[in-house]
Amino acid sequence: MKKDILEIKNISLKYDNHFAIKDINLSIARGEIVALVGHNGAGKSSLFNIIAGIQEPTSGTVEFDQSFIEERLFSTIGFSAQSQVMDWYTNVWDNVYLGSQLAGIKAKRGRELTQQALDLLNITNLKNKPVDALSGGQQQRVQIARAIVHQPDFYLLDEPTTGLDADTSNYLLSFLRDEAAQGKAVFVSSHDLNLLETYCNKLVLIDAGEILYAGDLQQFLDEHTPKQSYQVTVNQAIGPNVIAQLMTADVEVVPLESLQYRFILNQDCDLTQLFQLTEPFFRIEAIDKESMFLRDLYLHYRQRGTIE
Ligand SMILES: Nc1ncnc2c1ncn2[C@@H]1O[C@H](COP(=O)(O)OP(=O)(O)OP(=O)(O)O)[C@@H](O)[C@H]1O
Repeated sequence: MKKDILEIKNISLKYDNHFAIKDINLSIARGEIVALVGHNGAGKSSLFNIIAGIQEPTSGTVEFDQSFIEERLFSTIGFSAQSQVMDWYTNVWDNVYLGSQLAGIKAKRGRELTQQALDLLNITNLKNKPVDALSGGQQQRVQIARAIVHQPDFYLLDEPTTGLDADTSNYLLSFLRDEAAQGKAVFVSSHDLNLLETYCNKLVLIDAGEILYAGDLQQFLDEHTPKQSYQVTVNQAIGPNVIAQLMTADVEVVPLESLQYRFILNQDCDLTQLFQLTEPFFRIEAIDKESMFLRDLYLHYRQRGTIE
């Protein structure tokens, strides 16, 4: 059985009369690399800050498995906040090395780990530069290197890939996936849903402070992809009036790019009927049954406002 390292029970966070987080229950186990997905203001940073202990929830508890916390929470968690937290008056090396010292690691080992973290984030060439002389993306790399330098058992990373190039983002996520595979755990947020889909094995979807889904990522994709979803190429653009008319016949049309559309058919509608329905308006040049990616499914959900 998977062993939970973290259990969040009935967490709420209220600002004035507005809930940023509303009664969230969640557990994270070793081996899991968990994607936290939600739009701006959904409550992702609030949830991370509460788990990291830098923000008090209005109610509820965050419990770590006691056997998991070896010395102190700080050394077993690697937390990177969304906003940049750095020692602005030191150089890159000292910033990252300080992360190892804060985690209580001895100097010699700390130096080895610092070098590894600099290599992972590809910033060894910047190690003597003061951090205030770096670009935003370079500063972001320093922040991540500092958060993960001690190779903790639990990585808690709030939008770590913002400002990173594609290679570095993939390299980082691939490292995190390997860490999870070795019995550690990762909880990571990002707006790059393709990246999360590639590397994560569990999904937590939140909206307006509430969890809409928490579970296996692949299962989410399998279960929520509409059964009758097609990618369709047509011979001319489909106007809003035609889209509205098809909607009344239970055919949902979502524009993708130029002459490509997603058609979602009601269970009762078959392809023959679809061709009959659309014939007066446009010609279907190609039609392919679709399996949706996390990004598609999320956008689909955002358009409909519900997960069916
Ligand atoms: N200090 C604060 N005072 C009042 N409301 C706040 C405060 N901090 C956050 N909020 C509100 O709490 C909600 C959740 O914010 P949070 O930063 O957790 O969202 P998020 O999912 O991380 O968003 P983003 O993707 O933009 O980073 C938002 O409605 C936000 O406006």
